[in-house]
Amino acid sequence: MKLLVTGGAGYVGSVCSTVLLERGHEVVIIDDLSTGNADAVPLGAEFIEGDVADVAVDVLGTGGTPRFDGVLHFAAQSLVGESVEYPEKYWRGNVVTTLELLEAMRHSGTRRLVFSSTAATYGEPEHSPITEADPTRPTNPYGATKLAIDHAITSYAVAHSFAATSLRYFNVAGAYKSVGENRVVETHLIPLVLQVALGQREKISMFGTDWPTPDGTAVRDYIHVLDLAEAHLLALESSIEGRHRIYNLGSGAGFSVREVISACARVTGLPIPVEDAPRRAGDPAILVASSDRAIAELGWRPEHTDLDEIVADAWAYLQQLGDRSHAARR
Ligand SMILES: NC(=O)c1ccc[n+]([C@@H]2O[C@H](COP(=O)([O-])OP(=O)(O)OC[C@H]3O[C@@H](n4cnc5c(N)ncnc54)[C@H](O)[C@@H]3O)[C@@H](O)[C@H]2O)c1
Ligand SMILES: O=c1ccn([C@@H]2O[C@H](COP(=O)(O)OP(=O)(O)O[C@H]3O[C@H](CO)[C@@H](O)[C@H](O)[C@H]3O)[C@@H](O)[C@H]2O)c(=O)[nH]1
Repeated sequence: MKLLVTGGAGYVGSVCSTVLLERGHEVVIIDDLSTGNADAVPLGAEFIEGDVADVAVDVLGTGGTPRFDGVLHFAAQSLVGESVEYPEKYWRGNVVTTLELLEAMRHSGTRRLVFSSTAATYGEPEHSPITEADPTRPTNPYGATKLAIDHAITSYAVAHSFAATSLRYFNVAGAYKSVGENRVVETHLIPLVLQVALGQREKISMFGTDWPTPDGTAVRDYIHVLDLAEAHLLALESSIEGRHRIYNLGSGAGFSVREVISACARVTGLPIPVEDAPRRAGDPAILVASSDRAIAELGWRPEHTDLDEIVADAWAYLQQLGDRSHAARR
């Protein structure tokens, strides 16, 4: 297939693009590099630097034969804490941008879409694990913008025969070959803890030690980025015109912030100093996925669900990145 990938210079988009290219697909990436890296664009992909809202119409074309078989829409602002402070950045960057993309797709006749939705659409769950039938009551603007986009996609599927899938990822982690999580400003737990192990940071702050969880720290479900990439391929291949399917994607087990820090210490064999810090605004206490629907309907089989394996892949990637920049300086 010939696929348009938005946000392909970011973490998840670059890993998914790498896997798509390996499976013989043609990949064109749009990315404005607001949080991504040009270095992360895989060899073999065509790269267009720009904001999706500005360039989607030109790239997709207007009518006639569609230029692409489908779109994978990863591009977004995606930090929970930042979205509480700067909601305007999220409503414009996520909702307005995606509405422009949906219109460009409609006018060009491109109807197959896989969208990066999120666990943050659910908010504080009533029970665990979370299923797709559970209430969606986001506790932060980021989750609210992703939920609004999910609603827009449903109506495009019904009215304009889109073949759409929203994948609600839980916490993505790990790396694949030479692609991984490497943002200029990092806020995600696992890469931050590993930066402490690397000596790039003094300590890790635990945001909240008084959550209603067994050890008082927040619990998340960490999914390996490679398992996530496989789900995208399955979603693309099985998409159905006129339907918007929604799937949770997680490993099905919850790990607390303390447990993640312990896993990082175990894998690296290095000490990781910690400090207690206040809760971060917008955070729910516990997010754990039921991925039964994706397993039953997509035939998805997550293979890398062991937390230590996920951390080990992220660690190998960060070390190799350090070696590469060291070599480049010589
Ligand atoms: N990482 C996670 O744990 C996680 C979990 C759930 C959902 N998601 C979703 O997955 C997607 C990818 O997340 P990520 O962790 O790779 O984030 P990321 O920040 O690493 O990647 C996002 C990419 O999109 C680009 N981008 C942003 N706005 C753009 C625009 N308007 N036009 C063009 N490019 C733009 C950025 O430059 C970046 O390269 C996001 O939609 C995010 O909401 C991520
Ligand atoms: O220095 C830190 C960083 C994070 N945390 C905590 O660690 C957990 C995980 O945080 P983080 O890695 O920032 O991920 P989330 O805020 O859970 O959000 C991620 O996972 C969501 C799905 O669950 C996605 O929607 C988001 O895009 C993605 O950033 C949270 O409880 C944080 O409060 C700390 O205690 N200290």
